[in-house]
Amino acid sequence: MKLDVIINALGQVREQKPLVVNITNYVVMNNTANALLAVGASPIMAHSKEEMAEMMSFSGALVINIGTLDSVWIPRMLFAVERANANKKPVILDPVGCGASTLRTETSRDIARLADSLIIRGNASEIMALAGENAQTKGVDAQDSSSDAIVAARFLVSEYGANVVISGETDHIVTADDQITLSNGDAIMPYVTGMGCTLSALTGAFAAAGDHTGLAAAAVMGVAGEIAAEKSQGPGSFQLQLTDGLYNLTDDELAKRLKIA
Ligand SMILES: Nc1ncnc2c1ncn2[C@@H]1O[C@H](COP(=O)(O)OP(=O)(O)O)[C@@H](O)[C@H]1O
Ligand SMILES: Cc1ncsc1CCOP(=O)(O)O
Ligand SMILES: [Mg+2]
Repeated sequence: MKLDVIINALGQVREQKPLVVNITNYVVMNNTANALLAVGASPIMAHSKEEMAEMMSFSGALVINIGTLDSVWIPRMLFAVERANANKKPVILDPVGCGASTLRTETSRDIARLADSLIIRGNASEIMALAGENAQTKGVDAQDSSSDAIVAARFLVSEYGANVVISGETDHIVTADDQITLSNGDAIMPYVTGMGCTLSALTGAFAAAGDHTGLAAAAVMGVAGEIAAEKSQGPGSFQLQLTDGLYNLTDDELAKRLKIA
């Protein structure tokens, strides 16, 4: 049963406290580090090539987020992926703004091509753009519905041997032999920057602890988001409540609220 898998994965993250190396954007460094701590993992934000070989030898996963991409960062990202491959560590790619510029689209594809063990987590427009479909791209926010990106996600699964999480009002977890739908979360979430980046960071923690599909992270994020929304008055208090929601999330709440199909 999928619920048991998710509950077990959360227990594993809290027990193992995996180190998650993040090469991420300037907007979300603080929030995603706090989310990782709240869920029970251990974050490090690092982007120097000189330390990446050491980092990847003892980390549990590598999260590459291209949100504030710069040509200076690209060789560092590719080197980090090579080191993750050499150490058999999973790579999580968040192709933030893929489709908004050629630099973002091409770099996302280069990273996806290089990674041996890959989970791609993006919103519908990013997933469609990465797959070469016509997406309604507007910066970092999705203009397409997540169900419109399923064909694109299937293409990415076969092209890159990746597992794909399309987030949105409904999340779709697409793997070579499964497709799972999650309908948790809250409509306030797109009004807070970095929610997708937070999900990608959490996906790193869960991958490090053994869930290579992206399912458990999406479920935990959705349920914690739902609880946080009930306790908040708007996007500002939601951001704070989400950290508390991740920290306090119980197996019972997961069981009670999970909407999975
Ligand atoms: N309308 C919505 N209703 C419920 N949950 C949502 C909604 N929009 C986004 N989410 C949730 O917010 C998180 C971030 O997803 P998304 O907004 O698609 O990412 P991004 O910030 O990269 O665009 C995911 O956990 C997703 O399930
Ligand atoms: C606004 C913005 N600009 C560059 S990165 C970034 C954060 C995007 O985060 P998310 O996709 O999780 O909302
Ligand atoms: Mg995003």
